[in-house]
This record gives sequence, C-alpha cells and structure tokens, in this order.
Amino acid sequence: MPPSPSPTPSTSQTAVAATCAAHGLTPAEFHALRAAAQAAKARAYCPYSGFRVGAVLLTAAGHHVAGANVENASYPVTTCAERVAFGTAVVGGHHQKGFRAVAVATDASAPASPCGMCRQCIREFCDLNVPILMFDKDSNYVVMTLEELLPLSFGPDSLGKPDPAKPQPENV
Ligand SMILES: O=c1ccn([C@H]2C[C@H](O)[C@@H](CO)O2)c(=O)[nH]1
Repeated sequence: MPPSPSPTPSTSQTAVAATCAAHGLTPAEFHALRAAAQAAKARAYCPYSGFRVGAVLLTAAGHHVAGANVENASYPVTTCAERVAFGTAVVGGHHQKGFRAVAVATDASAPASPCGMCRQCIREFCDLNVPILMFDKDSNYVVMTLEELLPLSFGPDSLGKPDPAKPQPENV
C-alpha cells in the first residue's frame, strides 16, 4: 500500500525520523534535501505559469544535483525541474552510480508530485525503491517511492537492455 498522501507537518521530528529510517536517509540528509530543493525553486524561470518548482537529486556519493523548471514562450518547450536536474546529473557524470533520493519543492499549499513525464524520467535513472520527497510551501511533506508513483512502469529492462544505473562501458 502506498503511504497516506496526507502531508506530514515539517515540525514532526518523530515522523521525519521514521520517514528517514524507512528510506535509508538520515534526518540531516532529509533536511539538507528540503533546503536545497527550496533553494533551487527560487531559481525557476517560470514567467508564464508563475509556478516555481525546485528539484534536487541525492547522488550515491552524497552530492546534490539541482534543477528548476525552465519555461518557454512556446509552452510545450518548457522543461520541468526534475528533468533539468537529471540532465545536469548526466552531464556531471553522476547517473551511472545511482541516486538515493529525489526531492521536489513547490509553493503549492499541498505537496505536488512529479508529472507523468518526470516520473518516467526518474524511472530511467533510479531504482524503483528510491524515495521521492515532496515539499509544499510550508515544508510539509509526502514521501513515496518511485514504484508507488509509477506502478507497472516501463524501463530499460522492458527492452531487455542492461540497467544503465550500473557502471558499464557501453553506457559511458
Ligand atoms: O513535475 C513537474 C510538474 C510541473 N513542473 C513545472 C512545469 C511548468 O513550468 C510549471 C507548471 O506546470 O510547473 C515541474 O517543474 N515539474
């Protein structure tokens, strides 16, 4: 069963500790991801929607890779924060060692979850048990795994391809 979509108040340290224990994060990592996603949100280029989104990836090595949504006058050209972050991670050479978490922050009054296209992008680079941390304007949060957000997903294994998250010469 997916966890309740009801957000957990940011002030609940007990809940944060339980969330972290369930997903292999420390509370310090959790709060650092929240702060980094909120900082990335401030960098959004969103003159059309005014809806700021920040996304931060926690790499296996413990680095943060940030993204924010980048809109365009031709609306469909817009790139979501999550996909900006993954593109940056690929250019930085982070993608083949895997990611431990994805954090997303918005100014919405309830935690917003990644769009379908971004869920599929996350699926390309993350294991199904990777936690997606979603923060609202008050730092209340919901955490769900990729598998909970994208059940019965289509990925590299569906094509009979090797897992790109594992270091392999042909993926370099
Ligand atoms: O997962 C999502 C969903 C939407 N957006 C952005 C795209 C657009 O700039 C704005 C409104 O849809 O939010 C993201 O960055 N990530």
